[in-house]
Order: sequence, then structure tokens, then C-alpha cells
Amino acid sequence: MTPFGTRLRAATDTFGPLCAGLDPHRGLVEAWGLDYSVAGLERFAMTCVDAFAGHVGVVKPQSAFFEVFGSAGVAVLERVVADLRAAGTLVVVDAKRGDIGSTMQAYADAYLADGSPLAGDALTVSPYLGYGALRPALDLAAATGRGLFVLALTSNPEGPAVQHARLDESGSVAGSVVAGAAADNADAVARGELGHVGLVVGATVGSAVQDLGLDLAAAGTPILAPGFGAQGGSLDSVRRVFGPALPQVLASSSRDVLSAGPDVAALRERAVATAEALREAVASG
Ligand SMILES: O=C(O)c1cc(=O)[nH]c(=O)n1[C@@H]1O[C@H](COP(=O)(O)O)[C@@H](O)[C@H]1O
Repeated sequence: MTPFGTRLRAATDTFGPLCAGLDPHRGLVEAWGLDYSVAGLERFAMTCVDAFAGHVGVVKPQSAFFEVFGSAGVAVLERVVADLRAAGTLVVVDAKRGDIGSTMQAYADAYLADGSPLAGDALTVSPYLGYGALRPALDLAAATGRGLFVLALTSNPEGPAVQHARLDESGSVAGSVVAGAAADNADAVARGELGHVGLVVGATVGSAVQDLGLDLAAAGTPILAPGFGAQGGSLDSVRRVFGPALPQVLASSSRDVLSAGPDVAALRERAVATAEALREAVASG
């Protein structure tokens, strides 16, 4: 398969830099007039697939909302992944996995191996057992043309206490994650392409990228930027947070886009309009 960074660049060039989040919160499912049950989950998820497939570049189903319903919910997630990918829409499975290396191999096999029913095009992972513990996932993603989004600066208020901590005089914990991703992307960056190892940096992190001296542009990482919309991130904050790394940004919005449902056309229209607004914000830098 063509490397993830190349496929991601093509998707955002065509559809704009939006990742539509597919987060079936109880409140949203009920607001759409559906029962909070497996049947309601399935209806919600398939409505999103109808709205987004072939119209949005990237979709990010949040695994937790499917896991709530046990194996029946996970089966719905598998269908979402398969149907979106069949339409050529990239899927980031948001499961934030991270464990010791030997267990990480099993997570990698589940989410990044060809033929696995839960394998999308990329997976979110947590490096807070040590970036190196992600090695099985980093290697399998590279081998199968898939990507990872590694948590660096998350959008939640509890994140900075860990992520801004200084390791030594020259760097922070988040900085060490950026350095790890940059090293894994070095070959792609040398070819002038985006790498397969992305970072998660919230659209809500204010001046943290500058304050911590993180050179995201040089790292060549795709940047998944959640927090846009419902958590207060705006077009303006996306511009301010990312500066020279703006062309690498894939802004993610779940509740703000999903609140336009359940009408398929209205949902699609909200996603497409959000993607176009983001495209203009990136272009005007
Ligand atoms: O990895 C993520 O996607 C993520 C990282 C982060 O730092 N903050 C964050 O909100 N997310 C996810 O992004 C989505 C945000 O949803 P909204 O706030 O509704 O747009 C949820 O699925 C979160 O789990």
C-alpha cells in the first residue's frame, strides 16, 4: 500500500484538512431520536458512513463508544471501518493504545495488520509507557502503509502536568515524543513527504508548541489536532497554535459536526463546509 503520509496528503488536498470524528455519545444518539442500544449505535454509525464516505478525506471513529456495547458494538466498528475504506475514505481508529512491547505487538496486529477486521489506515497510540514501547506498532505501520498518531500535547487540561514536564535542561516529555516521531519519519522527510508517524497536538494548547520549543514543521509529522469545535478550538487558534506547521495539520471535530445530524445531507454539508473553512485557514496561514 502507498505510505500513509502520501495517502493522507492526497486526501487532504482533495477534501480539505478535516478529520470528521465519529463519536456516538449517548447524548448525541438520543438527540438523533435513536435508542441508546446496539441498534441505535448501528443506525447512528451507518448514517455517518453515508454522510462522510467519499465526501470527507478522513474519519476517526472513537473505539470507546463502540466498546460500550461489547462484541456487538465492536462488530459495528468493524463495519464502519470496512465501509469507509471501501469508499476510499481514510480511517483513523481512535483507540489510544499503548502497552509494554510484547503486548504492543498484539495491539499492532489487531489494528495495523493487513486483513485484521479492526485495521483502518491509522491508529492513535499513547507513548506514555515510553516512545520505544511503541516499536512493534511503528514498524508494522511502516510495513503495511499505515500510520500512527502518537499523543504529544493532548487537548485536555490534565495533559500539561505530564507532557510539559522537563526531562533535562534541553527538553520536555512532549519534546522527546516529537524527537522520536521525527527520527521515524526521517526517510520520508528527506523525500519531501509526510511521514507515517503523526502526532496528536490539541487545537486548544495555546502557546505550548512555541513555549516548549517544538519544531513540528521539521519533524515532518502529520498532526491530528482535536479540540476544534466543541472543546473551544477555532480557526484562529488552529492558526496560532501551529504556525509554520499548519500545512501538516488535520483538524479533528466530532460533536460540532455530528450535531448537524441525523439528516444525511445536513451532516455532510456541515462536514464539507468545516473542511473548506479549514482549507482556507491553512492557505491564509
Ligand atoms: O486522539 C484524539 O483524537 C484526542 C486527543 C486529544 O488530545 N483530545 C481529544 O479530544 N481527542 C479525541 O478527539 C475527539 C474530540 O471530540 P470533540 O471534542 O467532540 O470534537 C474525541 O474522540 C477525543 O477522544
